[in-house]
Amino acid sequence: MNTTSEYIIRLACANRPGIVAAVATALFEGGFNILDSQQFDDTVSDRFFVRIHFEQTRADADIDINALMAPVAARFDMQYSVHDCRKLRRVLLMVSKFDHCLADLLYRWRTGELAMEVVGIVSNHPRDTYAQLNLGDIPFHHLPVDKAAPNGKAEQEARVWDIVQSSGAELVVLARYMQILSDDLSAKLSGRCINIHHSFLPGFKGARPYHQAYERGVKLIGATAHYVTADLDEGPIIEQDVERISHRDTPEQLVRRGRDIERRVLASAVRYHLEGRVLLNGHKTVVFPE
Ligand SMILES: Nc1nc2c(c(=O)[nH]1)N[C@@H](CN(C=O)c1ccc(C(=O)N[C@@H](CCC(=O)O)C(=O)O)cc1)CN2
Repeated sequence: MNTTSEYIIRLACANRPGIVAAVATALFEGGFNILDSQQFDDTVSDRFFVRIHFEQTRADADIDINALMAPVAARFDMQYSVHDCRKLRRVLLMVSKFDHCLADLLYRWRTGELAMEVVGIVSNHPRDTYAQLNLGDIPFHHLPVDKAAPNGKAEQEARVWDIVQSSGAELVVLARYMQILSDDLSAKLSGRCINIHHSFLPGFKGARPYHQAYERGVKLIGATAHYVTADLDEGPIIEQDVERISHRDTPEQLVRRGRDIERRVLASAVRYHLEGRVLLNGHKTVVFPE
């Protein structure tokens, strides 16, 4: 079949019969072919979620997909988004002192595993902090937070926001960026800022979670990738994983063992977001599998 482009549509609406049929018919009549379709009926919230991957099969297909979808969206009062798979999402990476997640994301990007365009790196630490990394010609922005200045944090965040806007960043990834975003910046980045927290949330929120875990004597440590909200480490969870530890592990060994968990959890969450597999469901997410 001769195809010219592929798209991902994600939609959510109140559940009722006929949603998938209506969308599928609109796509078919518009000259598109469905490659993959996934849906979830949340019987508790009575919300319905759909992810459809489809291709253009006719040269004269109605590629104004929003126009194609408008009557269906109105009929079912649905929120939806369409992504053209040919367009790489623009991603801004943010980091503080620990760069293992940044290094991992850059490797996965350079090897093609993460289909994205890295538009910049922001850090509250200077570039030479990452002397062992190849940052190439990625724009690097050293934005320290002057906590002694009355508006130090606000001024730094204003520069962050300027960079988000000027770079056209569609996704911001906090790759162990260890500054708490203000309510204002969290709101501006709602649904498009992913953080990696180095614990199996909701356990051990906040700072130094491995030391909290050590003091608690847990037998599992983990990492959690979540969307950032004003409420620290309370945002909708995208991905998590854990590893078994023992009484022999010191806090330093937990930090070391945790790095691998953080890397794979964050990379998975970023990929799920880039592939349009994540839909917000209140304070939770729906993550459609590969
Ligand atoms: N609004 C939000 N901002 C951030 C979140 C979030 O969920 N909502 N996640 C954090 C990451 N994080 C844990 O994963 C975290 C980062 C920072 C701190 C903290 O106590 N920071 C201190 C300063 C620490 C320093 O300067 O070294 C602070 O900001 O006062 C706790 C948890 C990223 N931001």
